[in-house]
Amino acid sequence: MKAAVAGASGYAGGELLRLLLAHPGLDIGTLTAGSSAGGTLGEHQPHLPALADRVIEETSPETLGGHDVVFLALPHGQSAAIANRLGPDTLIVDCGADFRLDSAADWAEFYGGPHAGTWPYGLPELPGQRAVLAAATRIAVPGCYPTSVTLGMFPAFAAGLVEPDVVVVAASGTSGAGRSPKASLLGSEVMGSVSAYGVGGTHRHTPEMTQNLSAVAGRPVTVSFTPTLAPMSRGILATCTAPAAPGLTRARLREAYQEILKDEPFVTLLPEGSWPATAMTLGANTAALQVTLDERAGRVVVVVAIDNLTKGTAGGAIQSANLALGLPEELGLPTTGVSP
Ligand SMILES: NC(=O)C1=CN([C@@H]2O[C@H](COP(=O)(O)OP(=O)(O)OC[C@H]3O[C@@H](n4cnc5c(N)ncnc54)[C@H](OP(=O)(O)O)[C@@H]3O)[C@@H](O)[C@H]2O)C=CC1
Ligand SMILES: CC(=O)N[C@@H](CCC(=O)OP(=O)(O)O)C(=O)O
Repeated sequence: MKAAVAGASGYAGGELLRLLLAHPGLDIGTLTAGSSAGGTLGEHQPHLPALADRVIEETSPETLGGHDVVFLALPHGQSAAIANRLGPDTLIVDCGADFRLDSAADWAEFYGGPHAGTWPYGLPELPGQRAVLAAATRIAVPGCYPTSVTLGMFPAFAAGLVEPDVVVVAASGTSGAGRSPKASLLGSEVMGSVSAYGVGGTHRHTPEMTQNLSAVAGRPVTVSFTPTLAPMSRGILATCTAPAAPGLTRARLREAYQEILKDEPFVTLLPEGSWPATAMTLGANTAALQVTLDERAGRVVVVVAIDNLTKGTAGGAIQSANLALGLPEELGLPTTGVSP
């Protein structure tokens, strides 16, 4: 089967191509971008020598047509125009935010402008979602922070072990912000410092986390989310807490997480006493997770590490695409990290 990548010169596009090069069921077809069109991929992704001579084309329904799957790794707001002109025979997997949210009001509040719609949500680990994705021709890949937080907290809600009041503080590497230069991402601003941003319920991933956890809980869940920027290129470490249900014990909590996650190929509940670190997941389509009960505070504490570009974007996108294309879910996806 043949896969096209739009946004091939960007960070998410580069990670898609790194993974697709090792995917035995998908051949790499057309590569497209914006102002980079006409150049070669080697000018933008020198870590992918196997594709160095490939010419980047313009992003259009014409250049992207004729593929079994099209991965869109474009800025927000660009996907609908392409998707509307590609037929249902082409699977479209959108790494952007355009089709993630159910609520048009949330879209307007956090992104602005008209809501393009809602596509099947590309997080196979959510209850019932594998069947949805197996039948999908359009997939909305989750945001990187929502991937980490949802994977960490959904078991607690599925098992009814927490109250619907989640607090999250998460650190991200700078690649989460994409490749285009921004003043806040200058090396001199980022190196040697961790800084908070998007504080006070203003980050656009907040409604996505709320949407996911409310669906699992079957009632409204609030999420107070504080992202921070860490001086590293990749990785997210999310610390999530919520009030424990009355009478919850540490043993019951661990047992529930073990039971719910036992068959997940990409989510690892670490051995007791071991805590996630972003390095464990670098370049891998994995989430490393640990859970405990803070008995004095009466709160469940979950820590999750992912690579924002792998499980948080490109790996997650390919995992969902595998399901929709009728391929084995794990095909072509690495589970080994890089250490040190
Ligand atoms: N980075 C991350 O961790 C995550 C990113 N995502 C999503 O993935 C998408 C891409 O993000 P990321 O790779 O980080 O961003 P980058 O800024 O690194 O890359 C953006 C890509 O889009 C292309 N592009 C920009 N404008 C246009 C245009 N008008 N027409 C066609 N192509 C265009 C760029 O091409 P050119 O170089 O020619 O300008 C480039 O290839 C975004 O929607 C983002 O939200 C999702 C989850 C996590
Ligand atoms: C460090 C950093 O800036 N991270 C990005 C998250 C990027 C991402 O996952 O997201 P989207 O696909 O939703 O753009 C941010 O906070 O906006």
